[in-house]
Amino acid sequence: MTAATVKVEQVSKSFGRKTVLSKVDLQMEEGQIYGLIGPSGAGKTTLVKMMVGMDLPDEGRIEVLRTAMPSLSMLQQIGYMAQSDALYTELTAEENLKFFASMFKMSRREQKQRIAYAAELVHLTEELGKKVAVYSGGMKRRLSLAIALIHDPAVLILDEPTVGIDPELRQSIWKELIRLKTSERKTIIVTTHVMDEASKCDQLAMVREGRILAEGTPEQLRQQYDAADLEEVFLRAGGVTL
Ligand SMILES: Nc1ncnc2c1ncn2[C@@H]1O[C@H](COP(=O)(O)OP(=O)(O)OP(=O)(O)O)[C@@H](O)[C@H]1O
Repeated sequence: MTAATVKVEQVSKSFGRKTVLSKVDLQMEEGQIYGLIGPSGAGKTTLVKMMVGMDLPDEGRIEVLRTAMPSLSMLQQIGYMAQSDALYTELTAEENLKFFASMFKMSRREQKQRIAYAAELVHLTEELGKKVAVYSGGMKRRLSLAIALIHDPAVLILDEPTVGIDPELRQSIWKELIRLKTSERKTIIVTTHVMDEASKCDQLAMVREGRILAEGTPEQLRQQYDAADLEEVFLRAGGVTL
């Protein structure tokens, strides 16, 4: 039987007088990739931040691995890649990885192995000794992804993970995400504007104006919107008449 690893129940959130999320319900299971898609400002980042425990819902409840969020102990189980990179630019990439690894329970040997794995995954092995200050935007995104994976989390939450990453590497990252969900039963949640990536997700939730407009497999959404492809689903859900 599959277990729900992330449960969002009737979650609402406002900033000032602006309602950003309204009674959102979502359930995510292990071994699956979930895509949150929707126009800019729809509330995707706000939602994933609450899943990580970085922000609090005004109403409703979020559980990760049957634990109410926010929860310090759950941080060991969640890997989060934010939309903007939070890196120490005066340190080298390797020092950044070591720093973040040191926040988790890991032996020295394990730390070394995880750093090697994560750096290799994002093709940064040769660049580990460089200061992050000299990294390009894409390299910083790749390092942020490596950091999100450093502690081998059960739940991986990635906010627009491949922005600024070239197509070849994007493909190899997706290959690895698919391996992680299949062989290691990870729960992976991504927000994306890239429809080719959305089509690789097992389940999609279309977010617009703080509500979940539609949910299902990419094929189910395509049928529901009577659309030729996901690009069209996205436009129709965004209110564009085609
Ligand atoms: N801390 C905050 N204070 C005030 N308003 C905020 C705050 N964080 C987000 N918002 C507002 O909430 C709305 C939803 O933002 P959010 O970043 O969740 O959208 P998004 O779907 O992730 O957009 P994008 O695809 O552009 O990243 C926006 O109108 C944004 O301006």
